[in-house]
Amino acid sequence: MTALLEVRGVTKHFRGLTAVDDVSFDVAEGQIFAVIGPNGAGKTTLFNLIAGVFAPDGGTIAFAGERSDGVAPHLLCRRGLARTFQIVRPFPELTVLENATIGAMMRAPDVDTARARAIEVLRQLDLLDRRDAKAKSLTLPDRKRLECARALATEPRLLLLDEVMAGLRPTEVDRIVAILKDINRSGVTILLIEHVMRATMALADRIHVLHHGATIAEGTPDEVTRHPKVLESYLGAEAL
Ligand SMILES: Nc1ncnc2c1ncn2[C@@H]1O[C@H](COP(=O)(O)OP(=O)(O)OP(=O)(O)O)[C@@H](O)[C@H]1O
Repeated sequence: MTALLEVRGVTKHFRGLTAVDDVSFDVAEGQIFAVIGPNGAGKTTLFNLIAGVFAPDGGTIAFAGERSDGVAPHLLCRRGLARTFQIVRPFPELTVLENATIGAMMRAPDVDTARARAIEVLRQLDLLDRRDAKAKSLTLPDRKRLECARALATEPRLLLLDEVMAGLRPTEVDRIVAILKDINRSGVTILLIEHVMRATMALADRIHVLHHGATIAEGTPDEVTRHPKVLESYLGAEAL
């Protein structure tokens, strides 16, 4: 069976620096797959390569069986690949519902259908009671969930999440973990880039570990946390 996302030997250089170095992995349909690594490991660059922000210098990426590297983000979104942004950026002057409706407009045939879809995802993200609040008035945890709602409103097959737990308190992390599990159960495959190890362990079926742009391990959360290279170069025994 082909994977929903196939990353093959992907490399990206910035001048003299190799930010992503010959990285390969498969994300199967229905999985929650995480990419982790310390600061500067190349996670965001890899994410941007998958989301179509940059084209790789080497290697290929395929989404749903079709080449997707170098394809513009809005076209990938139409094909069913949606992303969040590490720096949360909803339209500040618009309401929560308007922001989510704009996401839904990517797929929906008309505004009424888009609004209905937006209400559905706001309920899923536990944001319906904030529907009339301006995005700029939201707290960070609410803004992070709005960012997920906007991506989810496009009805993706694959949801790419860029550090959605960053800066959140443990109780808020637990809340978003439960929500993401629900979203996954409803049939959405999830690829997340994360720093917050505890959340990643609780969520991911498989974890891919980067260090200095290259792969050092891949496996189940259990396998990865016991991997000698991961212990040595990234986590440190106390982080487990
Ligand atoms: N646009 C760019 N131009 C030049 N160098 C870049 C650019 N983007 C990233 N880099 C460099 O590439 C390397 C990988 O960066 P990247 O942001 O992908 O890592 P990361 O794992 O996401 O880090 P963090 O956890 O801090 O977000 C770093 O050394 C970074 O300085």
